[in-house]
Amino acid sequence: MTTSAAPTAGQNAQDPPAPACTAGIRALSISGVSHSYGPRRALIDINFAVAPASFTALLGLNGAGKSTLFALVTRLFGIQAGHIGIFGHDIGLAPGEALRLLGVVFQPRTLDLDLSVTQNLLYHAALHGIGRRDARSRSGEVLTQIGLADRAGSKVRDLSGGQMRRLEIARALLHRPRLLLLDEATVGLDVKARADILSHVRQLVTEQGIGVLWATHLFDEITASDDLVVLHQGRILAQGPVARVIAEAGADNVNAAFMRLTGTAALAGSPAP
Ligand SMILES: Nc1ncnc2c1ncn2[C@@H]1O[C@H](COP(=O)(O)OP(=O)(O)OP(=O)(O)O)[C@@H](O)[C@H]1O
Repeated sequence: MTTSAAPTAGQNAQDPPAPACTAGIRALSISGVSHSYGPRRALIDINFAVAPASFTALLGLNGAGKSTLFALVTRLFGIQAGHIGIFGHDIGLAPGEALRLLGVVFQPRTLDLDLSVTQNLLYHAALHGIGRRDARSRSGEVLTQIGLADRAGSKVRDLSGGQMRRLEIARALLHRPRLLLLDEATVGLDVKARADILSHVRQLVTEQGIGVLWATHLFDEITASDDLVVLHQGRILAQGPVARVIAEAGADNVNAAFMRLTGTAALAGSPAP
């Protein structure tokens, strides 16, 4: 399916169309997805959606199945059961259209430490077939969006852990995706770096209209206005606006709701609203 939406603020005519404008289309839709590693069932009948211009937290302990889900959405793994759509494009049937609208930050870092910030971005842009001049202007643009413009010429090796993560987010934005997936993007970072990253990512939602799926195991990364999906041992235990998930669990914060739903002890991170 294609759309011919006019470019919105911050977009150029050659950018991917902004299907967010198309009523009812989800940035990401997961329907009936299951996945097994041999006899081990990692995901069991997963169903949820991420709306355009929304922040959805995918909350789960280690081993819940978050990375497996990301591997399916990005087509690292083939889909065994179910369907995944990105702005209405089925990733099995129209992978090119779907992946063009998707940006991803995986858990392991994949930057070239010996290149500069800009060189890393230019290299990645070339892989996406973005011309040199366009790549330079886009690099400046994404570095500004993510608060790294002053480090454009620095060697990546000289950046802090939080700055490296922000560079990875900038890199994921180079081809101007409309949906961004981040897998435990703040792991190993201090409180300030985590807050910086979250604040930049939330700005992408409110200012650029990007739909975000944020996988985490930390309650304090979730705010009252987010959508929440609670994933536990491969199953979704609850989903919806944070306030509704908390209320339906008969709890008064995300931490307590998670413990009630899963019967587990507290996770790292401080209580969310
Ligand atoms: N390659 C694999 N082979 C066999 N089992 C796997 C493989 N990868 C993941 N699993 C299992 O699938 C389940 C889900 O793992 P997954 O990595 O998706 O969870 P996660 O929520 O991302 O956790 P983490 O943050 O620790 O990666 C776990 O039980 C895990 O042991």
